[in-house]
Amino acid sequence: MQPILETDKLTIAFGGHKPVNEVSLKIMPNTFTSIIGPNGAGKTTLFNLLSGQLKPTSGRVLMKGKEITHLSPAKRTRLGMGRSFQITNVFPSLTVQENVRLAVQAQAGVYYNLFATPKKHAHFEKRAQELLETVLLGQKGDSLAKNLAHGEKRKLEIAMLLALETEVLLLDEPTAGMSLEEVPSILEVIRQIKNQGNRTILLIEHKMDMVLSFSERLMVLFNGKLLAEDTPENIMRSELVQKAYLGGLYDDAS
Ligand SMILES: Nc1ncnc2c1ncn2[C@@H]1O[C@H](COP(=O)(O)OP(=O)(O)OP(=O)(O)O)[C@@H](O)[C@H]1O
Repeated sequence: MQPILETDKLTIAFGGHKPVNEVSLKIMPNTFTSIIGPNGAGKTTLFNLLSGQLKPTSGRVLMKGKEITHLSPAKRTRLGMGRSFQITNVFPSLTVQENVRLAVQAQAGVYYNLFATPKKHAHFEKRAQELLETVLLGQKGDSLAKNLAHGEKRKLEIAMLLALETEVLLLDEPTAGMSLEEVPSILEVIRQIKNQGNRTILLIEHKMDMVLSFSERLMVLFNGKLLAEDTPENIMRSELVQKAYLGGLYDDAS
C-alpha cells in the first residue's frame, strides 16, 4: 500500500542549526501516529514542513506519491491535508453553524455565499450540523464564534477542517491552553474522528497517556533526527528511547 504522506531526507537549516535533519518517514492511510520528543526536538518545525508553512533546505515531501515539497499550504489543503489551529477563516461574528456551513460550501466550490438556493442551502446546513455533532458542538450552532470558550473554538476549527474533507489531519498539541474541564471533550472528539476510520491523523503531544491511548504508531524526534518509529509498545520498550528519556533529555513527559 502507498503511504499517504512521506518525507525523504527532509531537512531545514537555520544558520548552522538543523531542527529537522534528514527525516525520512512514511505514514500509511487511516493510521493514527503520534510524534513525541523533548522540547525543541523539531516536532512543530516538522509539521511546518509537512503543511508548507516552511520550505525545506533539502529533501522532499510526498502526498499519495506526488511530490508536494514546493506547494503552498493552501494547495496542500486542497489536496486533503489540514492543520488544526491555524485556520484563519473563522468569522468571529458569524454563528458556529454559519462558519462550518461556509467551509462545507467552500469544499463544494460555492464560496462565501450565505444565501445559496434553498435546496443546496438545506444540504449544506445538514452537513454542517452533522459535523458539529461529530465535534460535540451540536447544541452550539446558534452561538457566535467569538463567544465560544477556548476548547469549543478548537472543536469548531476541527469541524471546519473536516468540512474541507481533510484526509490528513495534523494536530499540534490540541489540548494546549485548555482548562481541565475542556480536555475530556476534545479527547472525545479526537476519538470519534479516529473511530470513523477514514482519516490519517498525526498528533504532536506531550501528554503520554493521551499518546498511548490513541496511537497505532509512535515517532520519536530527538535533536531534529527521527530516533525511532514503531508501535507504542515497542517504543516504550526501546533501550534507545529509554536512554534518551532517562538520560534527563526528556523530562516533560506527563
Ligand atoms: N524560524 C526559526 N528560526 C530559527 N530557529 C528555529 C525556527 N523555528 C524553529 N527553530 C528552532 O528549531 C528547534 C526546534 O523547534 P520546534 O518548535 O520545532 O521544537 P518542538 O519539538 O516542537 O518543541 P516543543 O515541544 O517545545 O514545542 C528549536 O531549537 C527552535 O529554536
